[in-house]
Amino acid sequence: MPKQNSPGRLVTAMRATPPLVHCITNYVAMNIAANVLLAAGASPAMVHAEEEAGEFAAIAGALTINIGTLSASWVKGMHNAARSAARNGKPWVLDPVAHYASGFRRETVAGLIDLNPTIIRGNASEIIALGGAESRGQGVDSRDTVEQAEETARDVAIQYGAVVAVTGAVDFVTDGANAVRIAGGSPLMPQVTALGCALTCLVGAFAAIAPEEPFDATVAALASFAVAGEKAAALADGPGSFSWRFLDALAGLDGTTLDAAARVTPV
Ligand SMILES: Nc1ncnc2c1ncn2[C@@H]1O[C@H](COP(=O)(O)OP(=O)(O)O)[C@@H](O)[C@H]1O
Ligand SMILES: Cc1ncsc1CCOP(=O)(O)O
Ligand SMILES: [Mg+2]
Repeated sequence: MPKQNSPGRLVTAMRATPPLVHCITNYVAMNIAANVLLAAGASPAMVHAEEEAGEFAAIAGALTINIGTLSASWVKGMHNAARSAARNGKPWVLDPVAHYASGFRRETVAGLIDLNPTIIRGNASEIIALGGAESRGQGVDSRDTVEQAEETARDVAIQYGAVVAVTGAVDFVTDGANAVRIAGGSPLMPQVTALGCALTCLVGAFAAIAPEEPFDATVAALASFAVAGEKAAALADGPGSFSWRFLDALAGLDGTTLDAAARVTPV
Protein backbone atom coordinates (compact mmCIF):
# COMPACT_ATOMS: atom_id res chain seq x y z
CA MET A 1 0.00 0.00 0.00
CA PRO A 2 1.42 3.42 -0.87
CA LYS A 3 1.83 5.88 2.01
CA GLN A 4 -1.03 8.42 2.31
CA ASN A 5 1.24 11.30 1.30
CA SER A 6 3.32 9.43 -1.27
CA PRO A 7 3.72 11.45 -4.46
CA GLY A 8 3.87 8.13 -6.33
CA ARG A 9 0.17 7.38 -5.73
CA LEU A 10 -0.72 10.49 -7.75
CA VAL A 11 1.63 9.42 -10.59
CA THR A 12 -0.09 6.03 -10.66
CA ALA A 13 -3.52 7.70 -10.67
CA MET A 14 -2.51 10.01 -13.54
CA ARG A 15 -1.33 7.10 -15.69
CA ALA A 16 -4.62 5.29 -14.99
CA THR A 17 -6.86 8.27 -15.83
CA PRO A 18 -5.19 10.97 -17.97
CA PRO A 19 -6.58 14.38 -16.91
CA LEU A 20 -7.46 17.06 -19.46
CA VAL A 21 -5.39 20.12 -18.53
CA HIS A 22 -6.27 23.59 -19.82
CA CYS A 23 -3.03 25.54 -20.23
CA ILE A 24 -2.84 29.23 -20.95
CA THR A 25 0.89 29.49 -21.33
CA ASN A 26 3.35 31.55 -23.36
CA TYR A 27 4.56 31.12 -26.96
CA VAL A 28 7.98 29.96 -25.75
CA ALA A 29 6.54 27.24 -23.49
CA MET A 30 3.64 25.80 -25.48
CA ASN A 31 5.50 22.97 -27.17
CA ILE A 32 7.68 21.79 -24.30
CA ALA A 33 4.81 22.10 -21.81
CA ALA A 34 2.53 19.96 -23.99
CA ASN A 35 5.27 17.35 -24.37
CA VAL A 36 5.93 17.33 -20.62
CA LEU A 37 2.25 16.69 -19.91
CA LEU A 38 2.07 13.91 -22.47
CA ALA A 39 5.20 12.29 -21.00
CA ALA A 40 3.64 12.42 -17.54
CA GLY A 41 0.40 10.82 -18.74
CA ALA A 42 -1.81 13.91 -18.96
CA SER A 43 -3.73 15.38 -21.89
CA PRO A 44 -2.71 19.01 -22.59
CA ALA A 45 -4.76 21.66 -24.39
CA MET A 46 -3.34 25.14 -25.07
CA VAL A 47 -6.42 27.41 -25.24
CA HIS A 48 -6.05 31.15 -24.68
CA ALA A 49 -8.58 32.97 -26.91
CA GLU A 50 -11.01 35.14 -24.94
CA GLU A 51 -13.84 33.75 -27.10
CA GLU A 52 -13.40 30.18 -25.81
CA ALA A 53 -11.17 30.09 -22.70
CA GLY A 54 -14.10 30.30 -20.26
CA GLU A 55 -16.01 27.53 -21.99
CA PHE A 56 -12.96 25.30 -22.11
CA ALA A 57 -12.04 25.77 -18.42
CA ALA A 58 -15.42 24.28 -17.52
CA ILE A 59 -14.63 20.95 -19.17
CA ALA A 60 -10.95 20.60 -18.16
CA GLY A 61 -9.81 18.95 -14.94
CA ALA A 62 -7.64 21.96 -14.07
CA LEU A 63 -6.47 25.28 -15.48
CA THR A 64 -3.01 26.83 -15.55
CA ILE A 65 -2.33 30.50 -16.32
CA ASN A 66 1.14 31.79 -17.21
CA ILE A 67 1.75 35.47 -18.04
CA GLY A 68 4.97 34.91 -20.04
CA THR A 69 3.87 36.48 -23.34
CA LEU A 70 0.92 38.76 -22.66
CA SER A 71 -1.50 40.79 -24.72
CA ALA A 72 -4.72 42.55 -23.72
CA SER A 73 -6.83 39.90 -25.43
CA TRP A 74 -4.98 37.09 -23.66
CA VAL A 75 -5.64 38.77 -20.31
CA LYS A 76 -9.38 38.70 -21.06
CA GLY A 77 -9.06 35.00 -21.87
CA MET A 78 -7.24 34.44 -18.58
CA HIS A 79 -9.98 36.20 -16.61
CA ASN A 80 -12.74 34.29 -18.40
CA ALA A 81 -10.94 31.01 -17.73
CA ALA A 82 -10.14 31.69 -14.06
CA ARG A 83 -13.73 32.79 -13.35
CA SER A 84 -15.07 29.70 -15.09
CA ALA A 85 -12.70 27.43 -13.16
CA ALA A 86 -13.90 28.97 -9.88
CA ARG A 87 -17.57 28.62 -10.90
CA ASN A 88 -17.06 24.98 -11.82
CA GLY A 89 -14.98 24.01 -8.78
CA LYS A 90 -11.79 23.38 -10.80
CA PRO A 91 -8.36 24.09 -9.32
CA TRP A 92 -6.18 26.63 -11.10
CA VAL A 93 -2.47 27.43 -11.02
CA LEU A 94 -0.83 30.84 -11.55
CA ASP A 95 2.71 31.29 -12.90
CA PRO A 96 3.60 34.99 -12.50
CA VAL A 97 6.49 35.03 -15.02
CA ALA A 98 8.63 38.18 -14.53
CA HIS A 99 5.63 40.05 -13.11
CA TYR A 100 7.96 42.74 -11.73
CA ALA A 101 9.18 43.67 -15.23
CA SER A 102 6.41 46.06 -16.38
CA GLY A 103 3.26 47.81 -15.22
CA PHE A 104 1.19 45.63 -17.57
CA ARG A 105 2.51 42.46 -15.95
CA ARG A 106 2.08 43.84 -12.41
CA GLU A 107 -1.54 44.86 -13.11
CA THR A 108 -2.29 41.53 -14.77
CA VAL A 109 -0.98 39.50 -11.86
CA ALA A 110 -2.82 41.67 -9.33
CA GLY A 111 -6.08 41.07 -11.24
CA LEU A 112 -5.48 37.33 -11.49
CA ILE A 113 -4.60 36.94 -7.82
CA ASP A 114 -7.97 38.53 -6.99
CA LEU A 115 -9.51 35.50 -8.74
CA ASN A 116 -8.06 33.18 -6.07
CA PRO A 117 -5.53 30.81 -7.62
CA THR A 118 -5.39 27.44 -5.87
CA ILE A 119 -1.62 27.21 -6.37
CA ILE A 120 1.05 29.77 -7.27
CA ARG A 121 4.32 28.45 -8.81
CA GLY A 122 7.26 30.70 -9.51
CA ASN A 123 11.00 31.05 -9.19
CA ALA A 124 12.53 32.76 -6.14
CA SER A 125 12.67 36.28 -7.62
CA GLU A 126 9.02 36.07 -8.69
CA ILE A 127 7.75 34.86 -5.29
CA ILE A 128 9.83 37.42 -3.37
CA ALA A 129 8.38 40.24 -5.51
CA LEU A 130 4.86 38.85 -5.10
CA GLY A 131 5.20 39.32 -1.35
CA GLY A 132 6.35 42.91 -1.83
CA ALA A 133 9.90 42.14 -0.63
CA GLU A 134 13.13 43.26 -2.33
CA SER A 135 13.61 41.03 -5.41
CA ARG A 136 16.62 41.09 -7.71
CA GLY A 137 14.58 39.76 -10.62
CA GLN A 138 14.61 41.55 -13.99
CA GLY A 139 13.72 39.10 -16.78
CA VAL A 140 12.25 35.59 -16.62
CA ASP A 141 15.18 33.99 -14.76
CA SER A 142 15.65 34.09 -11.01
CA ARG A 143 18.43 36.17 -9.45
CA ASP A 144 17.56 35.14 -5.91
CA THR A 145 17.83 31.84 -4.05
CA VAL A 146 14.91 29.71 -2.90
CA GLU A 147 16.14 30.07 0.68
CA GLN A 148 15.76 33.85 0.41
CA ALA A 149 12.16 33.35 -0.76
CA GLU A 150 10.95 30.86 1.88
CA GLU A 151 9.66 33.33 4.47
CA THR A 152 7.90 35.43 1.83
CA ALA A 153 6.40 32.26 0.33
CA ARG A 154 4.74 31.46 3.66
CA ASP A 155 3.37 35.03 3.89
CA VAL A 156 2.08 34.88 0.29
CA ALA A 157 0.42 31.52 0.97
CA ILE A 158 -1.39 32.92 4.00
CA GLN A 159 -2.29 36.23 2.36
CA TYR A 160 -3.83 34.64 -0.74
CA GLY A 161 -5.00 31.31 0.72
CA ALA A 162 -2.98 29.41 -1.88
CA VAL A 163 -0.33 26.72 -1.96
CA VAL A 164 2.92 28.43 -2.99
CA ALA A 165 5.79 26.61 -4.74
CA VAL A 166 9.19 28.27 -5.10
CA THR A 167 11.51 26.43 -7.47
CA GLY A 168 15.28 26.48 -7.82
CA ALA A 169 18.20 24.35 -6.67
CA VAL A 170 16.08 22.96 -3.80
CA ASP A 171 12.36 23.61 -4.18
CA PHE A 172 10.08 24.83 -1.37
CA VAL A 173 6.32 24.24 -1.08
CA THR A 174 4.07 25.75 1.57
CA ASP A 175 0.42 26.37 2.33
CA GLY A 176 1.36 28.75 5.12
CA ALA A 177 1.06 26.10 7.84
CA ASN A 178 2.98 23.16 6.35
CA ALA A 179 6.15 23.22 4.28
CA VAL A 180 8.53 20.81 2.55
CA ARG A 181 11.77 21.08 0.63
CA ILE A 182 12.35 18.95 -2.47
CA ALA A 183 15.91 18.17 -3.51
CA GLY A 184 17.08 16.86 -6.89
CA GLY A 185 16.97 18.16 -10.44
CA SER A 186 20.00 19.65 -12.16
CA PRO A 187 21.66 23.01 -12.87
CA LEU A 188 20.99 22.16 -16.55
CA MET A 189 17.25 22.71 -15.96
CA PRO A 190 17.32 26.53 -15.99
CA GLN A 191 19.46 26.24 -19.17
CA VAL A 192 16.45 24.83 -21.03
CA THR A 193 13.91 27.56 -21.73
CA ALA A 194 10.40 27.26 -20.36
CA LEU A 195 11.00 24.21 -18.21
CA GLY A 196 9.58 26.15 -15.25
CA CYS A 197 6.50 27.03 -17.33
CA ALA A 198 6.13 23.35 -18.26
CA LEU A 199 6.36 22.47 -14.57
CA THR A 200 3.48 24.86 -13.83
CA CYS A 201 1.37 22.92 -16.35
CA LEU A 202 2.36 19.66 -14.67
CA VAL A 203 1.31 21.08 -11.30
CA GLY A 204 -2.07 21.67 -12.96
CA ALA A 205 -2.18 18.07 -14.15
CA PHE A 206 -1.62 16.75 -10.63
CA ALA A 207 -4.15 19.24 -9.24
CA ALA A 208 -6.69 17.75 -11.66
CA ILE A 209 -5.91 14.30 -10.25
CA ALA A 210 -6.18 15.45 -6.62
CA PRO A 211 -8.28 18.64 -6.55
CA GLU A 212 -8.84 18.35 -2.81
CA GLU A 213 -5.09 18.00 -2.13
CA PRO A 214 -3.34 20.95 -3.80
CA PHE A 215 -0.32 20.70 -1.49
CA ASP A 216 0.31 17.02 -2.28
CA ALA A 217 -0.41 17.62 -5.98
CA THR A 218 2.23 20.36 -6.08
CA VAL A 219 4.77 18.17 -4.29
CA ALA A 220 4.12 15.29 -6.72
CA ALA A 221 4.78 17.53 -9.73
CA LEU A 222 7.96 19.06 -8.31
CA ALA A 223 9.25 15.68 -7.11
CA SER A 224 8.62 14.20 -10.58
CA PHE A 225 10.72 16.99 -12.13
CA ALA A 226 13.45 16.55 -9.49
CA VAL A 227 13.77 12.80 -10.07
CA ALA A 228 13.50 12.94 -13.87
CA GLY A 229 15.93 15.88 -13.98
CA GLU A 230 18.52 14.06 -11.93
CA LYS A 231 18.22 10.96 -14.10
CA ALA A 232 18.49 12.92 -17.37
CA ALA A 233 21.45 14.96 -16.15
CA ALA A 234 23.43 11.84 -15.27
CA LEU A 235 23.81 11.03 -19.00
CA ALA A 236 23.44 14.44 -20.66
CA ASP A 237 26.29 16.26 -22.45
CA GLY A 238 24.60 19.68 -22.14
CA PRO A 239 21.18 21.39 -22.32
CA GLY A 240 20.33 19.91 -25.74
CA SER A 241 20.70 16.25 -24.83
CA PHE A 242 19.36 17.00 -21.35
CA SER A 243 16.13 18.24 -22.89
CA TRP A 244 15.20 15.05 -24.73
CA ARG A 245 16.60 12.81 -21.99
CA PHE A 246 14.40 14.68 -19.51
CA LEU A 247 11.25 13.94 -21.53
CA ASP A 248 12.25 10.27 -21.73
CA ALA A 249 12.94 10.13 -17.99
CA LEU A 250 9.58 11.71 -17.20
CA ALA A 251 7.81 9.28 -19.54
CA GLY A 252 9.53 6.36 -17.79
CA LEU A 253 8.63 7.49 -14.28
CA ASP A 254 6.12 5.37 -12.38
CA GLY A 255 4.72 5.73 -8.89
CA THR A 256 7.02 3.18 -7.26
CA THR A 257 10.16 4.70 -8.79
CA LEU A 258 9.11 8.18 -7.71
CA ASP A 259 8.46 7.13 -4.11
CA ALA A 260 11.83 5.37 -3.96
CA ALA A 261 13.81 8.28 -5.42
CA ALA A 262 11.99 11.45 -4.26
CA ARG A 263 13.80 13.50 -1.62
CA VAL A 264 10.99 15.40 0.10
CA THR A 265 11.80 16.76 3.57
CA PRO A 266 9.27 18.42 5.90
CA VAL A 267 10.56 21.77 7.18
N1 LIG B 1 20.26 24.79 -9.80
C1 LIG B 1 19.28 23.88 -9.93
N2 LIG B 1 19.49 22.61 -9.53
C2 LIG B 1 18.53 21.68 -9.64
N3 LIG B 1 17.29 21.94 -10.17
C3 LIG B 1 17.01 23.18 -10.57
C4 LIG B 1 17.99 24.24 -10.46
N4 LIG B 1 17.43 25.38 -10.93
C5 LIG B 1 16.17 25.07 -11.30
N5 LIG B 1 15.91 23.75 -11.09
C6 LIG B 1 14.68 23.03 -11.39
O1 LIG B 1 14.21 23.51 -12.65
C7 LIG B 1 12.79 23.50 -12.71
C8 LIG B 1 12.30 24.88 -13.14
O2 LIG B 1 12.53 25.76 -12.06
P1 LIG B 1 13.02 27.27 -12.22
O3 LIG B 1 14.24 27.32 -13.08
O4 LIG B 1 13.14 27.82 -10.84
O5 LIG B 1 11.77 27.93 -12.92
P2 LIG B 1 11.67 29.11 -13.96
O6 LIG B 1 12.06 28.44 -15.25
O7 LIG B 1 10.26 29.52 -13.90
O8 LIG B 1 12.64 30.17 -13.53
C9 LIG B 1 12.33 23.05 -11.32
O9 LIG B 1 12.04 21.69 -11.36
C10 LIG B 1 13.54 23.31 -10.42
O10 LIG B 1 13.59 22.44 -9.32
C1 LIG C 1 12.06 33.40 -22.41
C2 LIG C 1 10.66 33.78 -22.14
N1 LIG C 1 10.19 35.01 -22.46
C3 LIG C 1 8.91 35.18 -22.14
S1 LIG C 1 8.23 33.83 -21.42
C4 LIG C 1 9.69 32.97 -21.54
C5 LIG C 1 9.85 31.59 -21.05
C6 LIG C 1 10.16 31.58 -19.60
O1 LIG C 1 10.25 30.25 -19.16
P1 LIG C 1 10.67 29.87 -17.68
O2 LIG C 1 9.89 30.75 -16.76
O3 LIG C 1 10.28 28.47 -17.52
O4 LIG C 1 12.14 30.12 -17.57
MG1 LIG D 1 9.23 30.88 -14.90
